[in-house]
Amino acid sequence: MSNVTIKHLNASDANFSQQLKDLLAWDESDDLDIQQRVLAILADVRSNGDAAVINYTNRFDHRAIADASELELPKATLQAAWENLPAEQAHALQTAADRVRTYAEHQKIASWQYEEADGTVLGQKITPLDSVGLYVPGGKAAYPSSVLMNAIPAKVAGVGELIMVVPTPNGETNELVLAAAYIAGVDRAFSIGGAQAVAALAYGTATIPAVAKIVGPGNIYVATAKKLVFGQVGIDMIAGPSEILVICDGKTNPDWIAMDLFSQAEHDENAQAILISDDGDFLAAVEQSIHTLLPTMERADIIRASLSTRGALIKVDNLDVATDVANVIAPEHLELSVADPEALCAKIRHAGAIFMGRYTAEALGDYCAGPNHVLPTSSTARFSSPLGVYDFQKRTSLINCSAAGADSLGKIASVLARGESLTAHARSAEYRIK
Ligand SMILES: NC(=O)c1ccc[n+]([C@@H]2O[C@H](COP(=O)([O-])OP(=O)(O)OC[C@H]3O[C@@H](n4cnc5c(N)ncnc54)[C@H](O)[C@@H]3O)[C@@H](O)[C@H]2O)c1
Ligand SMILES: N[C@H](CO)Cc1c[nH]c[nH+]1
Ligand SMILES: [Zn+2]
Repeated sequence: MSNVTIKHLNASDANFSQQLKDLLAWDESDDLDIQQRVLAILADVRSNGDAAVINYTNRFDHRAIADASELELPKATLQAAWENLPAEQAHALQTAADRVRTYAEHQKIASWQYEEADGTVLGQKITPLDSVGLYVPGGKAAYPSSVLMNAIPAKVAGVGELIMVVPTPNGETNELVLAAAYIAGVDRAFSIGGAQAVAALAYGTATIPAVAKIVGPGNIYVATAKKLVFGQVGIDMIAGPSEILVICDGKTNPDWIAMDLFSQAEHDENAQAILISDDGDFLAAVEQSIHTLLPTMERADIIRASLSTRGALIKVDNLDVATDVANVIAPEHLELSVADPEALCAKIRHAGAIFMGRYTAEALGDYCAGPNHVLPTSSTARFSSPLGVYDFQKRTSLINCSAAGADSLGKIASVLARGESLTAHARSAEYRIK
């Protein structure tokens, strides 16, 4: 027996909206104690540079670093990790990297301009970021796929220098992470983590260069540090626990759907896996599959906790209602496991990524389909998008007025500037009126 109890909801119930709200509620509760500790680490690294980084690294990652030169993982180490990888892993990593790169190439935004009748030219110039810091978690688990998903779009954008940081507790490196960094084009790598690594990337030390933007997931210390250094540097997002929402018409193998729910639940006790169907018998069949399959899972305890506290099986009268519910949830991952996924997709407005049809397991997107697996969580898909090349490019406006353009625009600007009582603005524009 699997000992998992999963909530049953019905979208026709009078209090369904409130039940759904309660199900989605995610209290990240800003822990003031952690915030104080992170603030102290940031201040220490800002003032004392490498010495502070070494001190925290020795303390939290159980290292015995004596000199800052030991913090860098030389390029040759990354290359050796790649060259010594077993052939099957090397093939899988390279194939995934190639597919992520091909997809990213399609996302590149280009400069543009247009000319008005009087010869004035207006445009937008695109520039890649000079430097980016990539945080790769290394505490409890290693995610080589996240190295590819963060590093490749940055390099496709043309980022000048990509600096990776990854903690190596007890000095143990993860060879797949280092190999992924090598093939993704990471320029320099340092074996540091936590808030001290974020501080080093934000402020710079004698050894670790300051960057313009920090991307990548991490634990509460990393996420808090990223929030606190925002403004000094850019950041990508603060990712919450993984989520999956499956809409199924009842015709997919229930074992497949149960495993799709498990695939995100196994990330974290706080991950959220939800199934919606218009077929009550199918919901019962998936629940039975959950009970049967859970004891076979390596991470059964995490999956059980996630499904019991944040999972749900939702019955709807028809699939149109399912899309309405999906738009409220705005999930990180949405599987449309139905006969006509295009028809349902047209009705979806908010989701990080949509996996269409019975054969498109969300797990393929996590590793190798091509689109990025760094996606908006906690309903933030209402206003934000997957990580992409555009996150590593910035836009600058271009304005090149002809004499005739300066004449006509000058008159407009003069009126508006005087309306704001900004005389210097008005006169600067007026000088150029014929
Ligand atoms: N959304 C995604 O795409 C995605 C992908 C991969 C990982 N993740 C998440 O990233 C997180 C990784 O966390 P992790 O802990 O395994 O690795 P991590 O690298 O984020 O954190 C390890 C570091 O935390 C710091 N730390 C630990 N205890 C501390 C303390 N008491 N005080 C100050 N600092 C301390 C140390 O410096 C250590 O190096 C997980 O929550 C995981 O779910 C998310
Ligand atoms: N599903 C995660 C993002 O929510 C990404 C990931 C990495 N490895 C496996 N999955
Ligand atoms: Zn995943």
